[in-house]
Amino acid sequence: MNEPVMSLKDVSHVYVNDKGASLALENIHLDIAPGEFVSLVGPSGCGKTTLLSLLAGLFPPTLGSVTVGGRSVQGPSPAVGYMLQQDFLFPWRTIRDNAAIGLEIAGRRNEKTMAAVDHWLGELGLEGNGGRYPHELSGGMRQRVALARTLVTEPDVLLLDEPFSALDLHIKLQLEDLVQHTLARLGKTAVLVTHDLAEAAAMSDRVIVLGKGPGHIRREVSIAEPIRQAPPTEARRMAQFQSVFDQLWAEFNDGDGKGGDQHG
Ligand SMILES: Nc1ncnc2c1ncn2[C@@H]1O[C@H](COP(=O)(O)OP(=O)(O)OP(=O)(O)O)[C@@H](O)[C@H]1O
Repeated sequence: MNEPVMSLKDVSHVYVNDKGASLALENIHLDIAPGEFVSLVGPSGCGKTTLLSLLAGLFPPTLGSVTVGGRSVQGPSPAVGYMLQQDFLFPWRTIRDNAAIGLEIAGRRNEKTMAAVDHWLGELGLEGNGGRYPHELSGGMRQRVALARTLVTEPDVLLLDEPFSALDLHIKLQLEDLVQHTLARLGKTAVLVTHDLAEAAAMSDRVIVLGKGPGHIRREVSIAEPIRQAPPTEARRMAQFQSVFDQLWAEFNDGDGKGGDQHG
């Protein structure tokens, strides 16, 4: 593998609260190569969001090291962009001003970067919508605004935490294609957390199956070239796709027997 863009070494994480301590992740080793699209799947509570939060620098791991771009993660960084299940658009701001929020927070809103906002709104099929307000847009359009908001800040890596899960199937599939195509074109590295095994198989270069009790890596499944190269909607129709899905499904439901709450 090339020098990894993201790396977790010997990572364990313990949450401590008034009810005591619980081990959420244990001894995680994971290297993610430049331009790679990796999905994390696993049963509820296996630590997917915790792992993403560590990469995002929301808190440090209890043990081990987390690096992004070769540097130890010390907190949230502009090099890391997010796309979440909720779009978090401000209802009182226009679409254009919503898409500019990341730039404003970074103190980078100016004529040139606003041209980038307009560029990305156009690229993501939102041309002519910049003056509208979030309540006037569909869920899929709002998620495209959220993606534009992320891309204009030019992050090196993107963390995607179930960004499609609240959408209708048709819109979800369209957005999967758009996100995968856009990130591949830009050569961005991405980590997707999803409950949908088919989504993980269709979008990724590699799928990491986590198990719980405590959270650990059970299996890594590399996705074969033809599926990786195809847009997710086409990948889902390929003959080889079913066997990848079956492999993930079996891993999810067998092994330590602690999966089984999967709906994908
Ligand atoms: N702030 C917290 N304090 C204490 N325990 C926590 C906290 N956040 C998560 N946990 C626990 O850590 C474990 C991993 O949680 P996490 O949210 O990372 O799992 P997940 O795989 O993302 O779950 P889901 O698929 O349901 O979103 C769970 O047992 C959860 O209850």
